[in-house]
Amino acid sequence: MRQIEVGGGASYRVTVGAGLLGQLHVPHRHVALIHPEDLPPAFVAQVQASVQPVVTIPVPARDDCKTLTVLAGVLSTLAAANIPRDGAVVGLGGGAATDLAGFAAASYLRGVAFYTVPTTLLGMVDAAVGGKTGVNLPEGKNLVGAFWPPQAVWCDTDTLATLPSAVFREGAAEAYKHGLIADPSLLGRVTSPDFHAGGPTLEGTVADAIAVKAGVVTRDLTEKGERAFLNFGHTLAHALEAVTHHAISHGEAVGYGMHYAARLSRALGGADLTEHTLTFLRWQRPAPLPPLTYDDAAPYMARDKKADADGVRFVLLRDLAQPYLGRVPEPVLRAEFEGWQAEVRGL
Ligand SMILES: NC(=O)c1ccc[n+]([C@@H]2O[C@H](COP(=O)([O-])OP(=O)(O)OC[C@H]3O[C@@H](n4cnc5c(N)ncnc54)[C@H](O)[C@@H]3O)[C@@H](O)[C@H]2O)c1
Ligand SMILES: O=C(O)C(=O)C[C@@H](O)[C@H](O)[C@H](O)COP(=O)(O)O
Ligand SMILES: [Zn+2]
Repeated sequence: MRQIEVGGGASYRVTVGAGLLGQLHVPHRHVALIHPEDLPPAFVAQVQASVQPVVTIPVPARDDCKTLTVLAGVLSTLAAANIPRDGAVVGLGGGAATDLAGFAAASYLRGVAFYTVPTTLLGMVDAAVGGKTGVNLPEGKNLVGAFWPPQAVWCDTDTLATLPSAVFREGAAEAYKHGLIADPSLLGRVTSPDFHAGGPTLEGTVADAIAVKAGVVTRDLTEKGERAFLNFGHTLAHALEAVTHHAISHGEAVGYGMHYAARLSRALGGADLTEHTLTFLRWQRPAPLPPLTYDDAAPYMARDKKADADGVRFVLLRDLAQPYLGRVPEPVLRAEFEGWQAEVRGL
């Protein structure tokens, strides 16, 4: 078992290990449990036995739960169940369910305690840690939300055994991202044949990937600076998710988006890291891209939350573990989009 402390404005512990679902400690008399409706029922039953919720709220799978409509239903259910201010919301499942649950916790009664129990690789290494919560709009990903850190995070690695292998590979994109921006030792470990549910390196690699995020959010919870580096690859990724109506999942979009960002970094004089991002895509085997032009993606990229009054900013790399935030001239964005498409379609 590994424990990672998150500090800064919010202090909490992330626990990574086997058999944790039955040992959660949620010290509130009124608990609401939120989970995706397609989650294996045994996980829900184990968590119910452990935290004794007064209400359990199933929500649609994947990003179908990250809507204002689903959020409104969840908030009404919390109110109907009389969850008081000293109650708590537990988010169980992948990143989509924990993002929704966290925003419900942040907004219900202006904020109640929140706990996360991620059951996907992506949820463990990224979404359940750090307090970014929210839902999507038709105009783009995560455009409504709040910073609302959890009180504790439990990553039960046993739950990954039921995860479809494509969903496991989706989630690996965020661990690989942590390798590119901060800890290059993760790169080979994430794409190694040993890295799979039940594998010998799983717990250590997951914990080390979490440690990267924990360090960043400890220093910069509300993204005044360094936290933006966790967005490497996401300017195009969020556009791909929105423009394909989620036919490309978040983890796959991040895989594609990291390769675009690596190409932009090289075009602006940085080291050529594209062999790393291509290696990852060959390993991940994402769903193929539908026909797409730069002009399809550009309006969504313009709404990226790193944009300011002077326009869009990208997370770029001078070299491995040397991220920076920069602007890219439009002709470069267009030319690299064409080169990126040709390369990723030929994988
Ligand atoms: N808040 C953050 O910092 C942050 C970080 C990264 C991603 N995200 C968000 O996370 C979402 C993607 O999350 P994801 O990749 O976990 O996918 P997901 O939440 O969409 O889950 C994928 C599918 O796997 C199912 N599932 C979950 N655990 C399972 C298990 N153990 N066995 C079998 N099935 C299981 C889910 O119910 C769902 O159908 C996106 O909405 C993305 O924007 C948020
Ligand atoms: O925690 C962060 O900060 C991240 O950027 C992590 C990302 O992997 C994650 O997808 C996040 O939800 C994106 O945030 P957004 O602010 O671009 O919506
Ligand atoms: Zn992400």
